[in-house]
Amino acid sequence: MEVYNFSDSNSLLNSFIREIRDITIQNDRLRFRRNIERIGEIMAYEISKGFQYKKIEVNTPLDVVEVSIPDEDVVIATILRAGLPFHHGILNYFDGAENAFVSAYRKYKETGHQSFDIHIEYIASPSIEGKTLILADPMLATGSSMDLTYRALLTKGTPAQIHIATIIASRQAIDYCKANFPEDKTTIWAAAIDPDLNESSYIVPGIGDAGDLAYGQKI
Ligand SMILES: O=P(O)(O)OC[C@H]1O[C@H](OP(=O)(O)OP(=O)(O)O)[C@H](O)[C@@H]1O
Ligand SMILES: O=c1cc[nH]c(=O)[nH]1
Ligand SMILES: [Mg+2]
Repeated sequence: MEVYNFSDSNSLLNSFIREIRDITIQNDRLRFRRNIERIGEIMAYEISKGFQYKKIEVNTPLDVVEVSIPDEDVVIATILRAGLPFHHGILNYFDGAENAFVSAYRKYKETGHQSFDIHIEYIASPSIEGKTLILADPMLATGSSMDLTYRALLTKGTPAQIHIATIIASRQAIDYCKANFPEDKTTIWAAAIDPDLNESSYIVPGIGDAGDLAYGQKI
C-alpha cells in the first residue's frame, strides 16, 4: 500500500499546514476552513495524477485537438463534520464527482475524554460499485472513524480503488489503515504524519480539534 506524505517535500502546501497548526493563526475560522479547502484542492490534483486517462478530441475555434482527460468515476465520501471544508476543496477539482456523507463521531463516555465509542448515525451515498472512492477526513488519529466509515459504505457497493485522503495522520493510524484496508487497491495521502497520540487520542503535535476549529465548539 502506497503512503504519500506531502511534508516529505517542500511546497507551498507547507504554509497552509503551518497556518492550521499555529495557535496564533488557527482560531480565525474562515482562514482555517479555507486552508483545509486549499489542501483538499492540492491533494485532489496529486491524486488525479495516478488515474486512468482517455483521449478525446476537442474542437477549438481554429482546429481539433486531442486531450487526455481522467477516465474514472469518482465518489468523494466525507466524514462529518470536520471533513466538510476538505470535501469542498476536493470537489472544487473533481467537480464531476459524486458525493457521500457519513456521520462518524466520537461519543465520550461518562468517565471523561479518555474513553469513547465511534458512532455512525447517518449515511447518504450513491452506489460506489466499481468506482474510485476518495475517503476524506482531515484528521486520522486512531483510524477507527475511517475504518468504520469504509465498512458502512461497503453496503453501497465495492469500490475499484480507494484513496484515503487526510491532512494530519498519526503514525499509529497509518499502520492501522495498512492493516485494515485492502492492500492491493488502497492509497493513503497525508499532508503530514505526526508521531504521537495523547491520552484522549488527539494527534500530537497535531492541530487540536479540527471540527471545533472549523465550526466552533459543540456541547
Ligand atoms: O481516527 P479517529 O481516532 O477515529 O479520530 C479522527 C476523527 O475525529 C474527528 O472527528 P470528531 O469525532 O471530533 O467529530 P467532529 O468532526 O464533529 O468534530 C476527526 O474529524 C475524525 O473524524
Ligand atoms: O487530534 C485530533 C483527533 C481527533 N479529532 C481531532 O479533531 N483532532
Ligand atoms: Mg472534532
